[in-house]
Amino acid sequence: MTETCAPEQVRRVACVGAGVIGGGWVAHFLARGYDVTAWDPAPDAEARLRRLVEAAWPALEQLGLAPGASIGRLTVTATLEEAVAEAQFVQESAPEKLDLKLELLTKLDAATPAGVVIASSTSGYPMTDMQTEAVTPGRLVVGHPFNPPYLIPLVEVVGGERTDLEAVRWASRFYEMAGKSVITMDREVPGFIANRLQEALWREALHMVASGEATVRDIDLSITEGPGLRWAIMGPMLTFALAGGEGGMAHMLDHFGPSLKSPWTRLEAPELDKALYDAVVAGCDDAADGRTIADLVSERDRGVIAVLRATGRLPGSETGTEAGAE
Ligand SMILES: NC(=O)C1=CN([C@@H]2O[C@H](COP(=O)(O)OP(=O)(O)OC[C@H]3O[C@@H](n4cnc5c(N)ncnc54)[C@H](O)[C@@H]3O)[C@@H](O)[C@H]2O)C=CC1
Ligand SMILES: C[N+](C)(C)CC(=O)CC(=O)[O-]
Repeated sequence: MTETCAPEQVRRVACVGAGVIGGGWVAHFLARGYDVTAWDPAPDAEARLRRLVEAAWPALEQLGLAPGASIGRLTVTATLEEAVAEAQFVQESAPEKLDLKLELLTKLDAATPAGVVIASSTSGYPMTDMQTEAVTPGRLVVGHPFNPPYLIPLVEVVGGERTDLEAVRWASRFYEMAGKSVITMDREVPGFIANRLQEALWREALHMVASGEATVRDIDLSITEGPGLRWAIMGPMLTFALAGGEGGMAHMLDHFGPSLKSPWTRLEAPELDKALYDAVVAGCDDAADGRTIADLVSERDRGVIAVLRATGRLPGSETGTEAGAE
């Protein structure tokens, strides 16, 4: 792959497909000070896009705009070719239909200047399946965002079988420069990482609703008043390391490992063999990055309190209904 510029030098980004996610990307890139061109074939697309960006802007101002950031730096073009003609990075966010993505990425590959990386927002299609018709498939990557892309930092980056490793690295670096938190995957994992985790939860939730075991309200409350509060501070791994008290993840696995086999879940449990046990314990040590269990406990508690306060669930909170205030 011949690169047109370094990730640090990108000034102009093209967003193709400007619905919920494409519009969110436009808002994000504008707030980060880029010039943005956008194209979407829907007749009402420009009006919808401008409404979305205007609505997001106050939050983005609160978070802090990059120097020179302005909605005035958005240009909505009449054609796909115009949108990408001078782009230094392209983000595709068209509907999640494999044939459409394949055709669109092939067209984008033909219209975009040589060497410019093109990323798809797909929620789960492997790039291998979408790059089959492209003339220069090496520059096509997945850059999977979370809704809304202007507030949720995570982007999952992965290439396909015909993607150049350099393009994956370039995209990851570019997203970091654009203020995102990036997970770079070295292989195509079904559903990427975060969506695969979300899907597992979602599938169990649907099982429970379908069988009458829980209401939709129970499902949502079980996360917002339970594990969800901790997950904003620490992921499921370190959160469960704290369930092992001073013994951390090793004690947690000794204590609760056997219950993996309990018939809670509709998904099959993995064998908790020594390799998995050791990988999970070592992974938690690595993720703790020198923080002790006591450090993690106080960090989690501070974080949960901040989230409770920010969401109006503590006496004295600024927003929403105050928990326990009635
Ligand atoms: N909605 C979500 O929560 C998330 C969606 N995604 C992914 O982002 C992509 C877009 O999804 P949404 O924004 O939710 O869909 P959406 O339906 O809100 O927007 C899709 C946009 O694409 C436009 N479009 C239709 N045909 C097109 C074409 N041939 N070329 C370019 N644009 C075209 C439509 O006019 C529409 O404005 C999908 O790949 C989806 O899987 C990724 C993360 C989260
Ligand atoms: C519902 N969804 C699969 C499109 C969600 C995502 O892909 C990511 C998100 O925003 O949760």
